[in-house]
Amino acid sequence: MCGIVGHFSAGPVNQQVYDSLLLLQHRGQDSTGIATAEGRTLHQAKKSGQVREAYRTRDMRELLGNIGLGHVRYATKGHATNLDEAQPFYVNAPYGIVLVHNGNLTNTRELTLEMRERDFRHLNSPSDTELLLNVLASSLQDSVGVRHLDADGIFDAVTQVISRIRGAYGTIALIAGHGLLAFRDPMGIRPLVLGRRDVAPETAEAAAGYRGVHGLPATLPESEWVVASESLVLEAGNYEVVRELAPGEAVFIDEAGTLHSRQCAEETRLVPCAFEYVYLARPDSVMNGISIYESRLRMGEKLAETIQREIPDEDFDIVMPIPDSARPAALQVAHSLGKEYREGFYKNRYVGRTFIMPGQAVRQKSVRQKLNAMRSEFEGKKVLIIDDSIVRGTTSRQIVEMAYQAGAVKVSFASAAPPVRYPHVYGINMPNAEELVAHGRTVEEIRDVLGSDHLVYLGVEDMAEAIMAGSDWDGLEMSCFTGDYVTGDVTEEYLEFVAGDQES
Ligand SMILES: O=P(O)(O)OC[C@H]1O[C@H](OP(=O)(O)OP(=O)(O)O)[C@H](O)[C@@H]1O
Ligand SMILES: NC(=O)CC[C@H](N)C(=O)O
Ligand SMILES: [Mg+2]
Repeated sequence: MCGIVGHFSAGPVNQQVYDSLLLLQHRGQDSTGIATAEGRTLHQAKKSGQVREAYRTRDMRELLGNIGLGHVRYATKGHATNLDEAQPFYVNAPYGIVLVHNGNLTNTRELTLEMRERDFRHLNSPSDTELLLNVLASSLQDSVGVRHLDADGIFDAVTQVISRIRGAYGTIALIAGHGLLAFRDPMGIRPLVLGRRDVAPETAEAAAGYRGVHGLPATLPESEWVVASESLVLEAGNYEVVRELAPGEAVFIDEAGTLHSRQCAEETRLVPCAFEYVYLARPDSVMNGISIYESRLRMGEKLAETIQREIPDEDFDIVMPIPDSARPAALQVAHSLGKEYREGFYKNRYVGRTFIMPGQAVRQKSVRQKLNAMRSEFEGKKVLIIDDSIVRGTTSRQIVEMAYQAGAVKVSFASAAPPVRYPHVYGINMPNAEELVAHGRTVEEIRDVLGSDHLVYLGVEDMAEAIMAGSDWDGLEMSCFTGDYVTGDVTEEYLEFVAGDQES
């Protein structure tokens, strides 16, 4: 669930990429990287940690050029702390390519062999993104040969890439001296949205000056373009939404700023990842035509119906969210049940999202650092706590304990998503079923582990209805709740491999 962005600008692009990455920070905190193209020259900076602390003025000054891309990483293949695996990845042939990727490939073992034995390409890390880049480089070399590289040649190569790789991916690449390429997996599991704006008259003169100094074509492009994981990036930069990339679609913006696009997959279906709506994406984004915030309200609405059936009304007086992601659902639960909504957990805004931190020890410690229970909100009260999801149980276990310690007389817990019982292999780092608190346990057994008086989960069908309401999608990717993997290539043997291969 990394965050990715690509910008095509009339003038310098470095600040735009930086600003967009700040807006995507909630999608990855391990490392970050920016690459820019100044004509045929590529510049790159990769850093550990979060955007605001990562880059120095000197880095920004060296990121010259008008086309750029950026990444915030939450590792799902390889190691979170290894800077060599931070994105973007670079290959020098053909042309010079840098690439960023959100998602996870599921045929990395086969591809690694193919790269070694068929394509004679060297891989220097366990990253699936490095693999993806090398498949693209090989395909570009194959499809273009001695021809001049144009949009058609690029799309032929992407067609080949899509037929070779499996899994989930939103991808953006910069091809030196050519332009910006983006494509999305044939099931649209991972998101990617395209935006456009006019070149603002007040920046046109400065942009023209910059182009002169940096050897870029003198003619200003008509449009500036952005491709990003989430629509809030477009809104913040005053871009109009052109469209979400269709599953299997590739778009290419050439150096003159002309947009080209082609459907590059033979068979496509739109089956977006449910976890984006449950937890991952920011509430103010609209993804695949569905507002994240509104989908969370609807999950709250359905959860309220379940709570009404399962928890006696007299067993709770107040409804309380675990900040931040559970707020919309909790708000709606309180509203639907006619109970008071209270905020009893104060959140330390300087601690990041715990779930996407690497390693259980640091996640465990961070819950207490992040959340503090205010005694006045708990003393003598019967509290119904709402979270968007319970995955490893790291948060909920400690929260229940904190609520009792703060004086609550009854603590009930409700999750606005169903029990997470199966590994996620499409870009959320839960590779091992054993670490999931709901794996192999009944709801009653989970309640026992959490130590709450009641425990209620949203049902799978209710979640699907809440997320997909009014959409024209072909389905919903919810394998971690159902064990049904939509790409069809995920076997028991593969899940065993992932559990042993990936650190969580
Ligand atoms: O069962 P667990 O393994 O603890 O995972 C689930 C929790 O992790 C997430 O919160 P996080 O702190 O990452 O981010 P948030 O502030 O957006 O809620 C999510 O919102 C749940 O609270
Ligand atoms: N969360 C993601 O999208 C991860 C992308 C890629 N698989 C990595 O580990 O870097
Ligand atoms: Mg949370």
